[in-house]
Amino acid sequence: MKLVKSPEKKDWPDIIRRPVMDTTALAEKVRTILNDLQRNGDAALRQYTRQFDGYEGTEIRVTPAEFATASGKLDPALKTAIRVAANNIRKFHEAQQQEPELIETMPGVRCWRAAVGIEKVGLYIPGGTAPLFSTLLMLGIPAIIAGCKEIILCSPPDAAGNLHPALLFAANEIGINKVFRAGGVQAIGAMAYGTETVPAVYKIFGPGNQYVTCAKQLVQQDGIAIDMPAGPSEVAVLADHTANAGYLAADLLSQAEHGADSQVLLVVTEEKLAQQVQQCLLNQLEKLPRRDLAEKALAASHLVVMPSKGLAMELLNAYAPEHLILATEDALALSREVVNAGSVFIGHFSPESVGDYASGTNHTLPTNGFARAYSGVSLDSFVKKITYQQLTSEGLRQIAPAVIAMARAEGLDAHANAVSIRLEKNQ
Ligand SMILES: NC(=O)c1ccc[n+]([C@@H]2O[C@H](COP(=O)([O-])OP(=O)(O)OC[C@H]3O[C@@H](n4cnc5c(N)ncnc54)[C@H](O)[C@@H]3O)[C@@H](O)[C@H]2O)c1
Ligand SMILES: N[C@H](CO)Cc1c[nH]c[nH+]1
Ligand SMILES: [Zn+2]
Repeated sequence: MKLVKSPEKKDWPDIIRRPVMDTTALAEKVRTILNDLQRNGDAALRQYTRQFDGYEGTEIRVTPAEFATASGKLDPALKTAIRVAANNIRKFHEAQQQEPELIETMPGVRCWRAAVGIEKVGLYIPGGTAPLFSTLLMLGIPAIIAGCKEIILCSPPDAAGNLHPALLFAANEIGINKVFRAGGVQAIGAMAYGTETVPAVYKIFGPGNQYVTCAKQLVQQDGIAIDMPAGPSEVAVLADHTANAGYLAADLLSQAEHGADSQVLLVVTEEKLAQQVQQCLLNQLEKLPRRDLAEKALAASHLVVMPSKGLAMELLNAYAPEHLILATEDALALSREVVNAGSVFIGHFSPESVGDYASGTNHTLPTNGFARAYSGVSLDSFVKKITYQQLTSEGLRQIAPAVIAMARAEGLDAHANAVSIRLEKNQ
C-alpha cells in the first residue's frame, strides 16, 4: 500500500481514484459481444462460454438431475451455514416490507401507493475467480419476498460445465430453478435480449467484474433496468489508537483478495498504527491462497495518516466506499457523520465479512464512488411502487377548481374538460 502522510486536499483525487480499465476500449469490446448475443442468441452464448469459460458442451440450462445431486456433494456444516445466512437475510429484508398507507388529501380524494414485484428479473452470480453463492442469497431472497414471478439466474460454469454445488443447493433452498450456465457479458446480453433458451427479463441484478458492470450499463440504453453499477469490491477503514492492527490487516485483505482490480483504503490517525498494519499485512499475506490477487489490489491502494478524525471523515465521504469500517473508540457517533457509503461496519467486532455472508444486510453494493448517489440492493430494488387514487363525486367537486384552473392556464382544455364534464352530469 502506498503510505501518504497528511495529504493536502489537492492530492485527495489521487488517493480516491479507482483502478479502472480504459473505458472506451472496454465499452467497444462489450458492445460487440452484446450485439452478437442480440443477433445470434444461444449460438453466440455457447461460443463466448467456450471462449471465456472453456466449456465445450452445449447444455445451457441446469438440469433437475444436477440440482438433485448438489446437496450430497456439500459438507453438512456448509449447508447449515447457508441456512443460517438465508434466515438472517430473509429477516432483514422481510422487515423492509411496508403496508400501503391511504392518505385523504382532500375530503373524498384518496391516494395510496403499493409495492408490486417486478414480473421478470435476472440475477447474475459472479463465478470467474470464486463461486459467489452468497450473492445468490443476497439477490434471490429479496426477489422472492418481493413477489417477482419469473426469477432467472446466470453464473459462469467451470470448464467441465459445472456450477458450484453450493450455488445449486442455495438456489434450491430458496426456490429458484431457472439457472443457466452463462457468465460475463454474454450472460447479461442473454438476460437483456433473451435467447432461445434464456428468457428476457425487465431488470438485471448482481455484481461482477468490469466486463459485467459495463455490460449492465450498456443494456440500460436498450431499456433494461439494472440494480446499480456493483463492480470490483472495495473497503475503506478508519482506525484510531483503540484499533487492533491484526484485525485491520485482515479486513483489508478480505476485500483485496476478491480481485486484482479491488481496492482498499486505510485511514489512521496514528502513524505508529500504519506501520503495524503494514507488518501484519505481510505476515497474513504469506498464508493466503489468493495472495497474488490481494497483492495486486494492495499495490493500487493507499494507507493515509490523517491529523484528525474530522479530516479523515471528509476524505472517506469523498471516497464514497462500498464498505466502510469504523474501528475507533467513538465508532457509533462517527457513523452519524457518514454521508457516502454502501454499508457501514461499526466498532472492533464488526468485520466486513459478516455483511458479505450472514448478518442479514445485502452485500450487493455500489462501488467506484457510486455510493454518493446509489443505495445497495434491498427489497425496494425488486418492486415498483405504483400510486393509486380514488375520488368520490364530492371529492371531484372539491378538487375541480384547482385542476380546471391549472389545465386552462397550461392551454390544455381537454384536461379541464375531463373534470368539468363529470361535474355537469352530477348536477
Ligand atoms: N460490488 C459488489 O456488491 C460485489 C459483490 C460480489 C462480488 N463483487 C465483485 O465481482 C467480481 C467478480 O469477478 P469475477 O471475474 O470473479 O467473476 P465474474 O463472474 O464477474 O466474471 C467472469 C466472466 O468475465 C468474463 N471475462 C473474463 N475475462 C474476459 C475478457 N478478457 N473479455 C471478456 N470477458 C471476460 C467471462 O465471460 C467470465 O465468465 C469481483 O470483481 C468482485 O470484487 C462485487
Ligand atoms: N465483498 C463482496 C461485495 O463487494 C461480496 C462477497 C461475496 N463473497 C464474499 N464477499
Ligand atoms: Zn467480500
